[in-house]
Amino acid sequence: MMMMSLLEVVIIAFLSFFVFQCFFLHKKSRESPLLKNWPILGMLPGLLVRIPRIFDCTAEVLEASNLTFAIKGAWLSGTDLLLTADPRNINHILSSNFRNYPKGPEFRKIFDILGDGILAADSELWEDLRKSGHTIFHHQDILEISLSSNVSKLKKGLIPFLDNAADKNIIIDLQDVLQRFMFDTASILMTGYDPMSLSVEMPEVEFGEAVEDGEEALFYRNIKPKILWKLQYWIGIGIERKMRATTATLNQMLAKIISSRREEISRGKRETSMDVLTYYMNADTTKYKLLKPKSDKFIRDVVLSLMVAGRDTTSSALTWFFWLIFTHPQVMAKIRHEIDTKFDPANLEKLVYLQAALSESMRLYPPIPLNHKSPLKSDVLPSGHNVEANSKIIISMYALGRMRSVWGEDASEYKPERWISEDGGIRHEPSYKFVAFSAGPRACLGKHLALLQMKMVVVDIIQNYDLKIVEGHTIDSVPSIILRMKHGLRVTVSKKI
Ligand code: HEM
Repeated sequence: MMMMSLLEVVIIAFLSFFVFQCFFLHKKSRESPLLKNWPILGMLPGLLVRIPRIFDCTAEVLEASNLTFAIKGAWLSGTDLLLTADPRNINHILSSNFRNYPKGPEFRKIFDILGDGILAADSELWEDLRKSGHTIFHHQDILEISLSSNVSKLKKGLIPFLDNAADKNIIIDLQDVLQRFMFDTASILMTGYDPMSLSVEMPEVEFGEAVEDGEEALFYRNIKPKILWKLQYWIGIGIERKMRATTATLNQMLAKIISSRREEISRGKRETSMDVLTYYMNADTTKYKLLKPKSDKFIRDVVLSLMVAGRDTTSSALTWFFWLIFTHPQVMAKIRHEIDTKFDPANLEKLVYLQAALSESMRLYPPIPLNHKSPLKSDVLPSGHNVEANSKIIISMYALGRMRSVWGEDASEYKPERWISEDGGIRHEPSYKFVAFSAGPRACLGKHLALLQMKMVVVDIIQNYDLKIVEGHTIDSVPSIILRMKHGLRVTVSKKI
């Protein structure tokens, strides 16, 4: 007990020292986008001061430092990292020298909640997960489940919800609505189970809240000394307390789903229908030697990674997209015109301007703003920076989309036209210049499904409703590993006549 209180006193003293430094430095740090390196504390004080607008600050720092910047963490804290938005480095790390740049053991420690899932795995395990994931995301059953769950969730979930909001003149949080939509459809695809979180009653969504808290805690782990966040987790204080609750909630929920599926399989009830859970429970271990279909813990890890990969990214992309088109009426008008004149439910590819508007939105607001890598062997990046083995490199996708040297002087403007080629088709940018879906052998496996789903939702909403942002609503992002709006996206709904 005495030991515990002493630890708490040490942590509070440590944090008070940081806060004092932050206040002391506040004025100074606003004067320069570059972070000052202080004795002992390194650049941590400057980073903490910038937390409320951390993504924009990293973009400013990178623009001012020729696209790559070395961040010094506190002394002996193990939080030094190299931040880059240089397309040459990105191509080197994600594609041409991919083998030398795994996520690394540090990433696995920080993202321990993901266990052996694809988002955190490396080497042979990642290869087995990737190959099996590739097979499943191209499996006809999965494509059909994805399509039918979207159609039915639009018809039975989103439309009745928006109709009700329009009839009763209720202000809604569109971000929350989209997260619920994606949670339900991702859950059907991954587990075959519909949690029905998107309904007029708006039930509490334990999974959603748990994941969002967890994603925020994971962001802070990247800049805190490991010993500090581990201690916080162990004692159960601060944001790590939420992380403990997140872990418990997710473990409990997934354990329930897994055990009931095992029971169904043992009673011979699940032979024909296919979802991701069933696929992995029957995985062919002669082909994928490192998969463990009999282990509940392994199945939990696989499913959790895929749920997180599918739910949060797509809802984030759509939320920022809607905000941008609501605030750019000329873009909205062009999308409406295209839908009115060219819409063909069997061929969403024809909606070129909509595709351009979505890409442009993910250029400025990539749902996954940062990507973590760690070299196996020391290397020199094309920018000339040396990187040590096991050091930490963060690719800032958020900053990359805003760099004037990459996208031109109008980089900060929302202009879907930049994605339209002279012949009226989509202009394809090199994958290391537009990395919202990452690039190289580890690029997103769900890109095609995500784009299809986003287009279906956008078309349904735009064809049937007029949504308006509530006056005075402020837009800020949450410091998190997923780009989310801090206050949601509050809108009013009216039916289109
Ligand atoms: C707009 C929506 C989406 C965006 C912007 C997006 C973006 C990304 C990014 C940046 C990565 C690389 C992450 C990293 O290396 O840490 C990734 C990986 C991945 N994504 Fe997506 N994603 C989206 C939707 C989806 C969906 C709907 C699914 C599945 C249903 C999915 C499945 C995956 C998987 C399995 C990986 C891991 C690939 C690997 O490590 O080999 N994604 N995604």
